[in-house]
Amino acid sequence: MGRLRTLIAESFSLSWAADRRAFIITTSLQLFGAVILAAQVLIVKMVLDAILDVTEGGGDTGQVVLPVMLLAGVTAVVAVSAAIQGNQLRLLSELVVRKTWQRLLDVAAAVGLRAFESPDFYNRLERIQTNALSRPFQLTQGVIGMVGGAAGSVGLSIAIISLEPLLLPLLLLAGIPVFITSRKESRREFNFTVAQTPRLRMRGYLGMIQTGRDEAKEIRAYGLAGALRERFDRVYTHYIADLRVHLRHRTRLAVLGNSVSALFLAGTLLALVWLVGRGRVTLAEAGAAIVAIRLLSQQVNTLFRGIQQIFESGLFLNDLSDFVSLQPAAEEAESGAPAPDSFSTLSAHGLTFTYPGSTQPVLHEVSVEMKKGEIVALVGENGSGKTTLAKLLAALYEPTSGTISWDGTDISTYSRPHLRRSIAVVFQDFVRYHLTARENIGLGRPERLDDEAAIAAAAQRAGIHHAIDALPQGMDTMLSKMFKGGRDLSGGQWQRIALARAFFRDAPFVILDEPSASLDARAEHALFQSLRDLLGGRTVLFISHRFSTVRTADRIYVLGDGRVTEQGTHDELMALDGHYAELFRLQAAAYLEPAER
Ligand SMILES: Nc1ncnc2c1ncn2[C@@H]1O[C@H](COP(=O)(O)OP(=O)(O)OP(=O)(O)O)[C@@H](O)[C@H]1O
Repeated sequence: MGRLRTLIAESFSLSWAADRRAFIITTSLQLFGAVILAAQVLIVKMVLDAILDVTEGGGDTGQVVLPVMLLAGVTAVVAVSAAIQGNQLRLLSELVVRKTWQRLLDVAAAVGLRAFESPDFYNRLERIQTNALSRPFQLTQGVIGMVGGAAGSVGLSIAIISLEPLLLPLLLLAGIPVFITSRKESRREFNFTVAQTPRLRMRGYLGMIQTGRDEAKEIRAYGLAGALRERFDRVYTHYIADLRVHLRHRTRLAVLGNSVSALFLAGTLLALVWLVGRGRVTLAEAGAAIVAIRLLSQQVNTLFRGIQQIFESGLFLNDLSDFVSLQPAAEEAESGAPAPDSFSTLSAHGLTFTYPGSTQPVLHEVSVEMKKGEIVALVGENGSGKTTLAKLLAALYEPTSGTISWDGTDISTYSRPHLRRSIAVVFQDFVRYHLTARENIGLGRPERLDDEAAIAAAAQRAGIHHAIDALPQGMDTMLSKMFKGGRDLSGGQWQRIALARAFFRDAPFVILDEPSASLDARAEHALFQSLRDLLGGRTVLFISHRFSTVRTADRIYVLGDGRVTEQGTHDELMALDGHYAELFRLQAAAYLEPAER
């Protein structure tokens, strides 16, 4: 009962928060419908009394007309109110769905990147997402049904007491078995959903890659459709098998509960016949009582269904409230003093970092320093920790130990969202937004999305302006074939869009993770030749595997197995004749004829 109380309170507050007006209207209509039901029973008794008076006492037929008209009127009112209430309920449910999504998106935006490393987080997010369209509907209907069912049951109980008090306890007994079994059903539903979530996530993923545009070419090139389809079917088959077992249990419980309740109801009706036989109840009262019992069983059903719907939404509500409760902690973890707009010196000292869920650190005691306006390069073999270090310097992860300071102040004391305003990052796997070219660049600084001149200037600096001009609607062209009139770009053009986004961000600290991986040789050369002009005065950290681009950097850090193994300018590192020099010569040699080496 304690849990039910909590769930009901949460359901009410969610519906109330979604839209007070719609909630009040829907609940009032439901209460109105309930009161009218009790009136209907008493009018039925009036009709029966009048009819019996005519047939037995030879009264005037006209006296039946008024009660019959009243009954017809009330029936019409019930129908109209139910129709209005149904529409209002639909609206309210949709508003609750929207509220749920708002909460979900607020939390997803607030949690740190760390959360996205956790399968638990994904499972919960997935459960909320997949349920977010159906459960709020169910929950709202549950709340309203429960209010209406309870009010209707009370109204009809009073009507029944006024007809014959003895009938009520018998009817209440009839409700108990259904109540018990429906609670058991809900608990089963709850456990089933929890157990199936990982499998449903895999099913969703397999379905998504078989229908995704990005995956379509590789799936065809490798002929993967059959293999992936087979995996999808296998996951589905297991799910359906478990669902069958689950539904069998649920059906068994429902049959049991309803059968026992029906037996109790039969007993009540027999008792009524007995009371009529003993002359304690008149025929009109008995007729009205039968109508009341019928209506009451409907109302009790509505009440229990409402409670069951709330119970079944319990897991969803639990997940939602747990999920929502992550937000304050996440915001607290990223809060701090207002960050400065820039730095003269950034120094990272003794950074060690272990990814959540891993046991081995991927960075060990890494120290780097950057001065305002410097261009610093990070090089190293695949998996040596370059991107991880960049993510730490971009304040996306907290180091496990060690500190990153801006002019001597540890950045963990600053508000991280505030700090990130001064950082622009182009990730290796940057996002290709299915939006217009203008938005793809403008999202670099969303609050200035309508600054068309600055967006055009950023496009020019990234060398993508000609390609955009050639699009059918220029900057307003959707960069996605998923939308009508949309166009796609080449890999290098997309990379320039990502660069333009970073330029538009206009931040003093710029991190470029392999910014030229998809650029052609001329574009790459031009980018690095003009990097200082393009990003004049800004501090740039860039990661690259192309040593021709790295040599222009003011300082180069070489990472190996998560450690800084060498550092210095290109000339210093060549003179050192270590790992860097070896990798540099290896790459240079590949371009030269054997005779030139
Ligand atoms: N999210 C993650 N969770 C756990 N381990 C990770 C995660 N991301 C990367 N790693 C591991 O951390 C190590 C460093 O990865 P990182 O991406 O920083 O390397 P990198 O030097 O940028 O490599 P590349 O040149 O291939 O881009 C790798 O061993 C990788 O497997």
